[in-house]
Amino acid sequence: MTESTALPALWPAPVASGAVDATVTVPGSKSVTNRGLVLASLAAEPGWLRRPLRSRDTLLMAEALRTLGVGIEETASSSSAEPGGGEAWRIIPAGLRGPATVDVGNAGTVMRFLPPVAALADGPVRFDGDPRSYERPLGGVIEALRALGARIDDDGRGALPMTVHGTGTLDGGPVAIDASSSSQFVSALLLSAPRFNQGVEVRHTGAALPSMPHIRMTVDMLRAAGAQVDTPEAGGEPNVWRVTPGALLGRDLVVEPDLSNAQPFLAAALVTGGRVTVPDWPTHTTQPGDALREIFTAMGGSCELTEAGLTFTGGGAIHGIDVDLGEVGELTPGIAAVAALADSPSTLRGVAHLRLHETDRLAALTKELNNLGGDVTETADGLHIRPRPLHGGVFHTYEDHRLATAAALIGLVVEGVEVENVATTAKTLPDFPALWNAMLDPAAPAARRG
Ligand SMILES: O=C(O)C1=C[C@@H](OP(=O)(O)O)[C@@H](O)[C@H](O)C1
Ligand SMILES: C=C(OP(=O)(O)O)C(=O)O
Repeated sequence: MTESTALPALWPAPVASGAVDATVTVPGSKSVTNRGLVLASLAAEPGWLRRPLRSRDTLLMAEALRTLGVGIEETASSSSAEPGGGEAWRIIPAGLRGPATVDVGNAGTVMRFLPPVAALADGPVRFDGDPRSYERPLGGVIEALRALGARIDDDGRGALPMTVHGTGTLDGGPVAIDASSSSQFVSALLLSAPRFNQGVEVRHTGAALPSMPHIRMTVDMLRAAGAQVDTPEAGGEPNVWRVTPGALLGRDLVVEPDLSNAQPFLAAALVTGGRVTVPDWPTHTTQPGDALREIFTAMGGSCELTEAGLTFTGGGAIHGIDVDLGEVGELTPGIAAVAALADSPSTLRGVAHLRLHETDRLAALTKELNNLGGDVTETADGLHIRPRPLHGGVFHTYEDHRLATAAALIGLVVEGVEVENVATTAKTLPDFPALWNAMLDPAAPAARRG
């Protein structure tokens, strides 16, 4: 994070001098870290998070939980060779209290996962955040919590800012929500539900539910903490999840590397015809980034999962792809960047909800890739990308970490790309410029990499 402050407003993306050949240790998963923090805070006993992600989104989550009374002790990792390798956070649950104010920044996980936690606090909890957080969907969580017994004051738009008037307990029970704008609505209600008097039965109504792997991650982590969860997959009703009330265990959890943040590095191997190894790639995971093995292989590379991690090798050619990314929406900016460099057109489908992510990702990718000479059009639910020879220019990033990493990827093979506000990568990957430079020049001393 210290490094981000020294980064220029326009970061000249480094051009690869040839095929990359590197091992990149990727910091921990945002989604696992923030679920781990919430579940540990609601547990009946202390727990540990090892190799947590230390980024804007996870530090906001930790700070919010501290404000509510939870003890979170951080141990430093300065002696470790790996990012987060030696770091461990001790989480000591306590009676949740208000009054408190939570800054959600622009973290979907914080703005959605914490209102149910706040309903269990003993006093009012005000939620506020970045201007963009006022525009991101939250109505499903607000309405569901009201139906489950909470009192919430908002300005009537079903969005931030708002105050949850916690009373120390919540009835819980059955509730129907339309979570088609964000899977995080479902995850939010399930995560706190073991502490609701009647648990919860969440029924998703409405159009398709995005990001199913993230809901599976929620369910897996709840079960690992001792909760009883019934899911549609386990022979239950379609679109219905049930959580039984009960005490959560304190866990000792090692956080997996963030596979979605591995994406730009794997993509670097693909577009330069090189090779990148990401250590500690899990053999079984609910992270959507695992789908990159299949998607980037279809786009022209090959991969091998060994003891050393995942090694991805570019095959020289880059092919377009026609793919539904509804389950793995957060991979879209990185896939769009590779698609813009391919030898045939691509159609990315199933991601209309990205219009309400960190920025309108479909509009931003279209505008910025076209500014560099690309030929991208928005469709009702995605992008159509016809590769063209690209040229340099400023790539605006709209405070979106994944726009910034996508721009760096283009800049690897297109001279003169300048990434606006690369520091925005700190949302989930604070050391991105240093990791990127180290990938390009593995022999360089760390001091020269920033
Ligand atoms: O639960 C989570 O950790 C996430 C769920 C997804 O949200 P949406 O379903 O809103 O896309 C994903 O895009 C986001 O980056 C993280
Ligand atoms: C959509 C994303 O984040 P958030 O958790 O803020 O929704 C993302 O990281 O791509």
